[in-house]
Amino acid sequence: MAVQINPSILSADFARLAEEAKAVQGADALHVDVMDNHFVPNLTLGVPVVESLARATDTPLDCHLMIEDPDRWAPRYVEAGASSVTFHVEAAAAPVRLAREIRAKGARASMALKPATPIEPFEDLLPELDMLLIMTVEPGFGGQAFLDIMLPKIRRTRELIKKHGLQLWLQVDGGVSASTIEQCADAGADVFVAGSAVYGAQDPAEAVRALRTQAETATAKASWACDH
Ligand SMILES: O=C(CO)[C@H](O)[C@H](O)COP(=O)(O)O
Repeated sequence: MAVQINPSILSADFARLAEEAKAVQGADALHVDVMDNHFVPNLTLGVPVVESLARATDTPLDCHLMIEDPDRWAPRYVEAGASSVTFHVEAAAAPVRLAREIRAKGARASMALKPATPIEPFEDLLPELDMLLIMTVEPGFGGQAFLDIMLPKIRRTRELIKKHGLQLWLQVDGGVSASTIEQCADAGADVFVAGSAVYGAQDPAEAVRALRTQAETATAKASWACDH
């Protein structure tokens, strides 16, 4: 099973984003945290910065919209050059319509769940998605401690993906590091967002390689991946 490591630029130097993107060559995608100070109590960047980043790097952009009214804004991030766009189900007015619009515009459609949002009410939506993001911290800030109470939700989501025979990536975001990535992989995650664990490292590209090795080793031993 292939795993993906997506460094979060929330922990990068925003004045040097193009260089910071190059510093993690070998990463599968750059995770771009868009925050509006309404859905979360923090403010980061918007469409113009994503457009510039898309011109500055060949690494795919994985845009995570922590914003209100994603129904209006998510399509703009596809046009800006994102390869995947994640909206929060707690903020979306019409998640199925939005996922279809993101796909129709040519990007991967992804839906995120905050820690207190269960997966079960959204089981029927899974075929509409290319990726599901389970937040393993409360969204808003990098550098928070991993919430290990999310591990059962990751396991249950992986079971639902298997039950429906879906090719759906399962992403985890928040507190993912050398200490926690193996638990996430064992529970069923296959896309790992890491901010401080990558950009806080002496050598960010080496941190990506090390996280990938850990995730691959844990996945190879995981019961959920055995029949792949
Ligand atoms: O979405 C996020 C916060 O809302 C960030 O992507 C996430 O927190 C990454 O940072 P770290 O790996 O340092 O926890």
